[in-house]
This record gives sequence, structure tokens and C-alpha cells, in this order.
Amino acid sequence: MVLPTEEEKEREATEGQDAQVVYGRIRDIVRILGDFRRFKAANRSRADYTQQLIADISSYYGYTPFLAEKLFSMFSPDEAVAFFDANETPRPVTIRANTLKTRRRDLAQALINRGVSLEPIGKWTKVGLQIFDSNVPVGATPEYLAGHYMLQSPSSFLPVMALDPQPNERVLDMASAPGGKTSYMSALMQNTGVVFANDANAARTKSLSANVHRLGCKNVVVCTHDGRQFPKVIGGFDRVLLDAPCSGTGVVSKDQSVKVNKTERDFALLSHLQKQLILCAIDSINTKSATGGFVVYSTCSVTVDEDEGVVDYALKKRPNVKLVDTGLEFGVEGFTNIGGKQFHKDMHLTRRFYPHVHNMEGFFVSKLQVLPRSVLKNKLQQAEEKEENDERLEEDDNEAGADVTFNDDEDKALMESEYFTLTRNCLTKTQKTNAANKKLEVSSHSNLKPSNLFFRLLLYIRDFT
Ligand SMILES: C[S@@+](CC[C@H](N)C(=O)[O-])C[C@H]1O[C@@H](n2cnc3c(N)ncnc32)[C@H](O)[C@@H]1O
Repeated sequence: MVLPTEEEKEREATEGQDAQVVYGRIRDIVRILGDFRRFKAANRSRADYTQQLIADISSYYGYTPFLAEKLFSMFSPDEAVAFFDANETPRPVTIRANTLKTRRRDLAQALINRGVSLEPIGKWTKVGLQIFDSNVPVGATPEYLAGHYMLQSPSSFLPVMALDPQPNERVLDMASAPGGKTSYMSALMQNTGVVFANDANAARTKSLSANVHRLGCKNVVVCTHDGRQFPKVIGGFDRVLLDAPCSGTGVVSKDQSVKVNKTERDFALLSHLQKQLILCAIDSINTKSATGGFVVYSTCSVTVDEDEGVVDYALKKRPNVKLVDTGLEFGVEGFTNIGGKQFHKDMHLTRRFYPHVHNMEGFFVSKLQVLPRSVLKNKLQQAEEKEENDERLEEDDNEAGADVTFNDDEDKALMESEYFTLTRNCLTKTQKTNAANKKLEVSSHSNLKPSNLFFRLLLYIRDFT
């Protein structure tokens, strides 16, 4: 073992003191920004303090200035610091009981007998257990090797609970390795139907296959395609989970490299890929599914560009898709607007999970229902008809004597009206449009006599030939 030199010890001590000073300043600025009028110094603006705070967060917690600012901007200053603090603390170790092989109660008893201290995670899950302490490595107990449980973070239960796959369905897990969610889906479907577990990374599908075998999932087909090849490869699914490749800003406590290894360009490329994948996920749905028709889009990132930004894009590109309730009991509502960006009004139905709020990794979960295009067509038709009707009513309001029923006398009056007194060449474009609208309006009246119709037709031809 190499002992640190006196010089190294001194440097460490100085750095420690420096860090304490920076953390003290972070706390001070948060307090000042919390009641700005009361605490601010005379010559300093809010922007000054905020800039200093972001610089201090970047240096104290070790994020690139770009990422520190990106994450900071999503929260109030005090919540931001709570978020950055929580990323420094490891999350609890948790496992999911595999109901294909055991019951949670039996598993808990077996592990307690081996000297594991544990408790159910919470009321919201019937399969999760939190491990507090253990005399044995939980990743190598006989129960683990026999496939009675999966080491899995609670946040990764949530997309599967939202997807709610049913027995006998046909389900796609588009980006599935190493298979925590695939195996949970398989269990919820009681080993019936089929789960296509896809991942573009062939190396990662090895651990996926190993987990599928260990956990006894017999309804899983493992495949290795770029998700963007769906539904060309295979489509017609009742449900699709897209647990998308992401920057991992929700799992910093597990992987500290996220703090420094993503540039602005990486974020742009990722959200572009996520947008392509979500459209493929939507297009892989059988819109006539009797039981399903749902896509769940989730990420382990908290950045808006990878979450609400992607869902909003999908809603714009696919008008036959709507956001629905995730069915999850907790979580913070997704943003309908933030930093000058406006998202779909239903974005509040999506759910965000944060380490500092929920003591679990940061996660985003959204659930989309994909409707048949015929429903969309009807909806569009109805919307169009409504729009036409509204326009017509508006015009009626604007026109004197708009409520016209036609008879011969009125037709006579009309003959003497603007349509006949103006020559065609004198009509402006607007007048022509008005004239055309009037004629279309007239033609929709049911009490027109054939003679009147003929007369109208003459008018129409006159204006538009
Ligand atoms: C967040 S991880 C999935 C975790 C997995 N759902 C689970 O619960 O164990 C994202 C996965 O996306 C895969 N991936 C990346 N690009 C992809 C693409 N274009 N198509 C399909 N999968 C992709 C990665 O290999 C990675 O395994």
C-alpha cells in the first residue's frame, strides 16, 4: 500500500476546506435567492447570484458547467441543491420477487433465514423488497441463482406497471437489455402470450438471455435489431415499451461518469434518436387490438429534451395518439411548459420521479394510446365540419339578412344585388371568395327549388369562369 506524502495530505486538506467554503456559499446563495429582497447585497442582481450558484454547483459536485446549468434550470434553487445532494447518496438496494417462481412472502422468509435484513419497498408494489443489510452477497444466493428474484431498482418497476401487459398479449420491449423490465412483463403475463425482447446491442442481449433463462420466462423471444427497423421487422403489437437509450441523468448516484461525459451535441443526438424510436414504437402497435393499443415511453433521465420534448414531438407527428393516465399512484406531473417551451396540455399526465423526492433513481414515465386511423379520420372530419360550421355562423353574423330562405321573390332581389351589378373583372379576390362562399352556403339549403338552383349555378359560373 502506498501512503500519501505530506504534500498530498496537505493538498487534500486544502481541497476539503475549499469544498466546505464552496458548499457554504451554495447554501448562502440558496437562502438569498429564497427571499431576495430581504437578503440581497445592494450591488448584486439575481442573475449574479444565480451564475455564482451554478458555477459553485459545477465545481462542488463535479458536473460540467453545461450539465450543471441544464439540470439547475429545471428546479427552484433550493430544490436543485436537494437534487444534486441526493445524487451523491447511493440509493437503497432493492429486489423484485419473480412471481413465475415464488411469492414475495416466501422469498423474504428464505432470505431472512440467510441473514438478510429486508422490508417491502412500499404499498405501491407487491413484488419489491428493500435490502438493508446482508451476511451474504444478494447477487449470488441460491434463491438468486434459482431465479426467484431480480436485482432491480424500484424506478424500473414503474414503466412496466404503467404498460400493464395482459396475459396472452403480444408485447414488444424495444430496448430491453439486460431485461429487468422484460422479465417483469413476462411475469405479469404469467408466461403466456409473447414478449419480443429487442436490443440493438448484441453484446448486451447475452445478459438479457441469461436473465430470461434464470427467471424462467418462457414467453420471451430475444432479438437484436435497431429499434428504428420496427415495424418493418415485425409489428402488430398490443403494447410496446420503449425504455429508451438516454443520457442517464436520473442515475448519477449509480454512475458518476454522467456528470462529465455528455456534451450538448450528445444530448441533441440522443433526443433525435429517441424521437425516431418513439415513432417506430407507435407505428408497431396494432390499433385494432382488443385489449391494448398502448405505448409506454420511459427514460432514466430527467432532462426535458429527452422526456416531455420527445413525447410532445410524437403527439405532433402522430395525431392518432393521445396521452393517457399512467395509473401510477405517485410521481411529479410532467411539465406542460418550462424555460419558454410549451408542451401538449395533457403532458401533466406523464410522471417524473426524483431521487430527492422519492428516494429512487430519476425516471420519466409516459403512457400513450394509439387510436385506429379511422377514429382519427372521423375526428378530423368532425373537427373540419365543426370548423366549417363555425365559419359559416360567423359569416352569417357578419352579413345583413344572413338568415335567408329562398323563394322566387328573393331570387329576384338577388338578381339586382352585387353579383349582377358588379362585372366579373371588377371583382376583387376577396369579393370573389365571399361570393363563392355565399353560393356554397346557398347550395347547402334544403328548401331550394330546382329553378333557384339553376339560377345559383349561373351566378357561380359567372363569377368563376
Ligand atoms: C435504458 S437501457 C434499457 C434497459 C432495459 N429496458 C431494462 O430494463 O433492463 C437502453 C437500451 O437501449 C439499447 N439501444 C440503444 N440504441 C438502440 C436502438 N437504436 N434500438 C434498440 N435498442 C437500442 C441499449 O443497448 C440499451 O440496452
